[in-house]
Amino acid sequence: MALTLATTTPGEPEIFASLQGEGASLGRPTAFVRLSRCNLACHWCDTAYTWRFSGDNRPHRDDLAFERETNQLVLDEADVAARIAALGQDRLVITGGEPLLQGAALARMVALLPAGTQIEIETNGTVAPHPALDPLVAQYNVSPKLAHSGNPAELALVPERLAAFAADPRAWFKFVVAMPQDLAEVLRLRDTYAMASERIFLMPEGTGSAILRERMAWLAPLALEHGLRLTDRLHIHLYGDTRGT
Ligand SMILES: Nc1nc2[nH]cc(C(=O)O)c2c(=O)[nH]1
Ligand code: SF4
Ligand SMILES: [Mg+2]
Repeated sequence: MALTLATTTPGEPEIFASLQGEGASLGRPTAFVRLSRCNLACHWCDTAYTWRFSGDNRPHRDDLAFERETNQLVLDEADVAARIAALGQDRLVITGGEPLLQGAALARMVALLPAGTQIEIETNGTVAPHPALDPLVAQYNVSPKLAHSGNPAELALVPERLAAFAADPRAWFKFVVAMPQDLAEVLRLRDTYAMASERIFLMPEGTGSAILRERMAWLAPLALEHGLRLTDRLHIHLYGDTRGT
C-alpha cells in the first residue's frame, strides 16, 4: 500500500514547509503534504490538479484538465514520512484533495513520523476518519461545501459526519464564502448540527489578494454580527496561487 500525492512539478511530491495560511493555526510554521484525489468537485476549487484529470467533465470554473501521469505520484508511507521529517517541523498539515480518502495509509505514514509531531487535517467533512488515524489527529479543519460550490447537497453535506465533527472538540469549521447570501446557509448548518459559533471561521473564496480583501470587507461585519470568526488566506498574500506554498 502507498499514498497518492499531488505534485508541484512532474515527479516532485507536494511536501513542503510553510506557514499555515488559514484558520485556527494561521501563521504557524508547519510541514504540509498534499494528497491527490477528491470525492467532490467544487467549481472554484484551487487545487483542481488533485482531481480534475483528463476525461473528468464535472464543471470547473477554469475548465482545466490535468494529466494524471504528471499530477499524481505514488510513494510508499516510509518515503513520505522521511521527506516530511526532513523538513524539521513539529507540526504537519495534511491536505488535498480529500486526504481522508486515504485514511488507512495515512495512519501508517503518521506512525512513522518523529514522536510528538502534531497532526492537523484539512477535510471537506464528508468522509469518516479511519479508526487507526483518528486517535493520531490533533486538529481537524472541516470545510463543508455550500451550494455555490456546485456539488449536490447529498454528496457535500453528510449529516452524521457534520454532527460527529460538531461534537469533536478537535474540529474547527471553515466555510468558504463567495457572496453575502451564503451566510444564511452557514447559519442554517450551524443551527442544524449544533456547531459552536466560536469554532466557525468564515473564509473568503479567492485566489488573489485583491479579491480576498474585497470579500473580507463585507465578511468582517457579518462575522461580528453573528459571533463567528474570520480567517484570511495568508499564503495567497505571501506566495500567490502557487503549488508547494
Ligand atoms: N500555507 C498554506 N496554508 C494552507 N492552509 C490550508 C491549505 C490547503 O490548501 O488546504 C494551505 C496551503 O496550501 N498553504
Ligand atoms: S472539496 Fe476541496 S479539494 Fe475537493 S473539489 Fe472542493 S475545494 Fe477542491
Ligand atoms: Mg489551498
